[in-house]
Amino acid sequence: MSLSPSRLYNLIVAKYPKPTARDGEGVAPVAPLKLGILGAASIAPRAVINPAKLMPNKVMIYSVAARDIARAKEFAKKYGIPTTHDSYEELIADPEVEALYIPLPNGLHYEWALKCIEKGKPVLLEKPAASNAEQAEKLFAIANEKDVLVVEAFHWWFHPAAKLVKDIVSDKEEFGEVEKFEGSLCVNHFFKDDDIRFKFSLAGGSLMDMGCYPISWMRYYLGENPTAAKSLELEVYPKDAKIDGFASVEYSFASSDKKKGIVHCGMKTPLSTLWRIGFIPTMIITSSKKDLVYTMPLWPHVYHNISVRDIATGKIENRSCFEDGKETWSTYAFQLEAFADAVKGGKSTYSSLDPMKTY
Ligand SMILES: NC(=O)C1=CN([C@@H]2O[C@H](COP(=O)(O)OP(=O)(O)OC[C@H]3O[C@@H](n4cnc5c(N)ncnc54)[C@H](OP(=O)(O)O)[C@@H]3O)[C@@H](O)[C@H]2O)C=CC1
Ligand SMILES: O=C1OC[C@@H](O)[C@H](O)[C@H]1O
Repeated sequence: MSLSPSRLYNLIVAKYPKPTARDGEGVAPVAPLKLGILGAASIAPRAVINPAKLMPNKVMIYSVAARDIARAKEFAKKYGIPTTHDSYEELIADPEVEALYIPLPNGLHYEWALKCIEKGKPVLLEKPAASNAEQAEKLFAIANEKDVLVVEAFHWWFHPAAKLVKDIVSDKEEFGEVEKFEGSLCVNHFFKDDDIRFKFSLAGGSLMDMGCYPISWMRYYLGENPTAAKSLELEVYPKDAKIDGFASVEYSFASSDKKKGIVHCGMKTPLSTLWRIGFIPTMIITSSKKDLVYTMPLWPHVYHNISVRDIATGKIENRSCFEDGKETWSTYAFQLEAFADAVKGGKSTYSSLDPMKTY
């Protein structure tokens, strides 16, 4: 059987496991969070609409706004959303709407997240949070100053498997001192040429769209921010040289000259490179004693494997990690629940910056 990237996509992304667990048992009744969606975006069903069905006591998808009201109405009908709004502004201003999900193109994240913050409304903001570092710093500084929760939707971070990997590599006695991280998220032909990801004006590009994931893994598991990019291998998108179709970056770190962080990302990865690096999202974390391969850190709910090898003995231990009763929950469901709990609890169980912290 041939497993083309598009077939793999259908297997792992389009067909999420059917929900089993439901929330709410033994929990004091609190009205569900009324969430509004800015834009009839393709990711919205996977990120919030389907997960909300798992937690009707916690989240209600209340309304969607689109630039064209007919599109909003069609989307609302398809997904059973009770309300629509004529514009993003109206949706944010509606007093019934308690929080917003922003799945707009990257280049619009900053502007619209700021508008939500101005109205004091918490935001689940698609990754990457902004178009550049300056905007990101400003955005979170303003959110913190105004005490409004803004969560960058790095959904992978909310799955229990991500925490298990963190625990394993943080155990210096057992695992040793981490020396190297290598992570990849590469595809070749998932996206059409008119996709927002190929538009420079909307902050597209491989590092922005795909690369932000392995970079976020690297920062989390190395526990440190890179200080510089040591080397860069780049393939431009043939139809617009301003867009990176593939990038491979090696980063350096302040704590040690020996520490290495390597990230591969591509939306138009040359096929020869794709076969070399592999098209299954993967990360490898190496210390002087052991190495750990975490296969599918992006969608661990579909499949994942955490393989730890003792370099001296060659002994390999394979593990996986799920939460009891929520074995079929997606990363997105865990993320949505954490977001709703943080908003509804009045007090954040985690801060806006947690998924981006280096620890
Ligand atoms: N967490 C995850 O797993 C994923 C995250 N994403 C992120 O979500 C965001 C959206 O991605 P995706 O759903 O694939 O994108 P889509 O193109 O499907 O959706 C983008 C939405 O943005 C709105 N929009 C507003 N202005 C523009 C404009 N100038 N050009 C194009 N669209 C515009 C459109 O809404 P309207 O209905 O108003 O026309 C459209 O529905 C991105 O930031 C991406 O990085 C994407 C996929 C997976
Ligand atoms: O967030 C995302 O997740 C997976 C990728 O396929 C996609 O391009 C990206 O936007």
